[in-house]
Amino acid sequence: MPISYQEALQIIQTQIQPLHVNQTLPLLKAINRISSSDVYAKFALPKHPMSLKEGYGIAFEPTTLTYTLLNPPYPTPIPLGYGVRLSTGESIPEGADTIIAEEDVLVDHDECIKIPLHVSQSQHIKKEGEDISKGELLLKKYERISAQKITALSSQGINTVKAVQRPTVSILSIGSQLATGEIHNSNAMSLAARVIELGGKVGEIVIGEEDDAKILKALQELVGKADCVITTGALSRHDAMRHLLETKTLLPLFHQVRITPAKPSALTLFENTPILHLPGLPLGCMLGFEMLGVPLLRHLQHRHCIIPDFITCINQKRITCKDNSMSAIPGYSDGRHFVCAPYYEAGRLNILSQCNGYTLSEGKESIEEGEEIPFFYFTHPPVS
Ligand SMILES: Nc1nc2c(c(=O)[nH]1)N[C@H]1C(S)=C(S)[C@@H](COP(=O)(O)OP(=O)(O)OC[C@H]3O[C@@H](n4cnc5c(N)ncnc54)[C@H](O)[C@@H]3O)O[C@H]1N2
Ligand code: MOO
Repeated sequence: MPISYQEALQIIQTQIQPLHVNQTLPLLKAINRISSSDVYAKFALPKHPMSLKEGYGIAFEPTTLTYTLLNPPYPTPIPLGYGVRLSTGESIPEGADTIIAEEDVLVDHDECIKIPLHVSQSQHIKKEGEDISKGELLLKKYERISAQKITALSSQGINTVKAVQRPTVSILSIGSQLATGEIHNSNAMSLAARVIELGGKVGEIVIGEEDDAKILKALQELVGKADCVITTGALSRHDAMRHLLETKTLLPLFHQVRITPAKPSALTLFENTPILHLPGLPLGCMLGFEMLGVPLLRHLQHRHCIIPDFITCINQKRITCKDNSMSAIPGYSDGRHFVCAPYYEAGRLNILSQCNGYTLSEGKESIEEGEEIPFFYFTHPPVS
């Protein structure tokens, strides 16, 4: 009996061990990688109160408009009614608590300034720790290392970060037409390109013959050098991969999922390495990868949520789907609207090149025009 899509995702999350090897990387090599440790701030930022204007720092006294300017070395603290010249970004000496921008000063002598009536105390100051407080959590374990996280880390003088290793994925494509060269192995190239887009590494790409023993031998050779193997093809009724699964020579964690396309997909463990078995029909293979392969790669990378981010769009054209499965329907979104591809049968190949993502629909015979739908971009950041 085929299991539901949610059950398949749960099996991925509970039966597959995420990667445990971590690497220390320079910040710019860590972009889009997954952090493998919490990183805390070592010091407050700014370290000292800082002027945000070119002008004067004064020890504000509510009844005083004229402030005597001091030259360094300044007394500590600056006495009330006194001030100092400051540049933008300069640390404010103790006692000075208000900044007057130079263009707001009414009278500017060498020794004193006259300030306007309406000055609010502590204006134009970035306070100590206003950006980052000491001990603050800057980057969480298993969070994606984005440019924004790198901003915070580098402001602390942190040059390296620990990241989860990138998953290495090998691909075994099975089919006699592939071996003879009658068709090109576009499935493997498609998957390999997606793995790279998602931040993974491609191990080996191998073409296998339709033979149980030869498939097992090929898998044996691949698993030792990869974190995950994807097989394509040979899942039809009388095909070798299906036979290996049905005879439990390869013990399935699941086999047959109520998804469209890619229903005959399976997940096995071969010497502890997860193997995702996808069908040979090209769109079945590619959309099967989006539905099962992307969550598997995210899980290997310790992502909390193994489903990628999605946006909500308005469907523009009625779609008919299968009400007994989770259907992936490819199409194009401008960020607000979704138009499904004109055709998307599992045997098609090139239609995805005109799509930028897909929607998922479960338990419905149709998606009506004007309905809100989830839209998953193909190009979302790595295993994100
Ligand atoms: N009588 C039935 N037939 C089929 C059923 C069914 O229930 N009853 N299910 C269909 C479904 S659903 C799927 S999915 C496919 C499973 O197909 P396979 O995984 O066995 O696909 P292959 O026979 O290996 O290949 C089919 C076809 O796809 C192209 N192909 C295959 N590999 C590649 C590759 N690496 N690169 C590019 N293109 C590839 C090629 O044209 C193959 O001839 O079964 C349905 N049938
Ligand atoms: O399950 Mo298949 O990929 O729909 O034709």
